[in-house]
Amino acid sequence: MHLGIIGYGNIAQQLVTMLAAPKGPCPERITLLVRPERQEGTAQALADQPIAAQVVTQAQALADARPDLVVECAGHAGAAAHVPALLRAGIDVVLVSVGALADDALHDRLRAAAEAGGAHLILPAGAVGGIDLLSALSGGGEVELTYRGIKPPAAWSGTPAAQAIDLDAVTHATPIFTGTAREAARAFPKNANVAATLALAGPGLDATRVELIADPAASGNLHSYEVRSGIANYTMTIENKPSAGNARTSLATGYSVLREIRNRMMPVIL
Ligand SMILES: NC(=O)C1=CN([C@@H]2O[C@H](COP(=O)(O)OP(=O)(O)OC[C@H]3O[C@@H](n4cnc5c(N)ncnc54)[C@H](O)[C@@H]3O)[C@@H](O)[C@H]2O)C=CC1
Ligand SMILES: O=C([O-])CC(=O)C(=O)O
Repeated sequence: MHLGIIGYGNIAQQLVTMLAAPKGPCPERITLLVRPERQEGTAQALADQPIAAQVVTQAQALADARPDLVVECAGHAGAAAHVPALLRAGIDVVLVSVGALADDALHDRLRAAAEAGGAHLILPAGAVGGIDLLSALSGGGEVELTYRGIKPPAAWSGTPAAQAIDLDAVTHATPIFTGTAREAARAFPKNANVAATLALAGPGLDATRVELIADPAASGNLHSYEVRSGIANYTMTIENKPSAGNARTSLATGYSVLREIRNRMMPVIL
């Protein structure tokens, strides 16, 4: 496999480290798309690992390199800037920044680009689980979904919560947002991708109720949700450990993307 990666932050670095480890199948080649000011530093960082790697700064250059699969790990703005061109070029893309789809215009643009290029936009489960069952239940009729995301106060820094309350002074679990999944994904682009993923697999971005909480007692990122449908009801709680490079991103996210990549390299998909 020739793998493309957009962005070289926390998730992308975790991915390259995991892919380069001796265990499990590994791409023969990686092409990374980074911001121009990061090109040299990224090339230097990649020199010490065993997978052949090149670094580009334009979506067209990544498309011209013809990777078999691209994973986007660059946040909402990076996804909007680069993913349409890759889909239009017929290249499948795993979109980690799923909450970017809360922008209807971008969602339409990505769908049209995928159709025009005959490519697929793949939405990984990311930091949450049970997307398979939720999506299956949605195919069978009406589904009700409520989601609650709990993170330590520091994980909400730089978000609207930091303007509304003093995060350093939070002493107990404090709600910082209630609303729809679409509102959450747009207001918290680095923290509510999970809400968007669940909503898209479930009743939709405007029909999914979301509560976000800052809790000083939280040791990691907790995602819990409740599903009610005519076929099955279930509740799920996932206690995620934070990733080393970005505490607001759960460690499991990189593993979910690794699964998407390796599933495309294996004869059996699971
Ligand atoms: N689906 C899920 O469950 C989850 C999704 N996410 C999404 O993944 C994104 C990435 O997460 P991390 O790696 O932890 O964040 P990070 O902030 O460590 O890395 C993002 C990287 O993207 C780069 N970047 C930004 N704009 C770019 C552009 N236009 N072109 C190229 N590179 C660009 C940045 O320089 C940075 O290195 C988050 O912003 C969030 O939207 C995060 C956690 C869970
Ligand atoms: O990584 C997580 O726990 C979830 C997250 O940040 C998101 O949903 O954007």
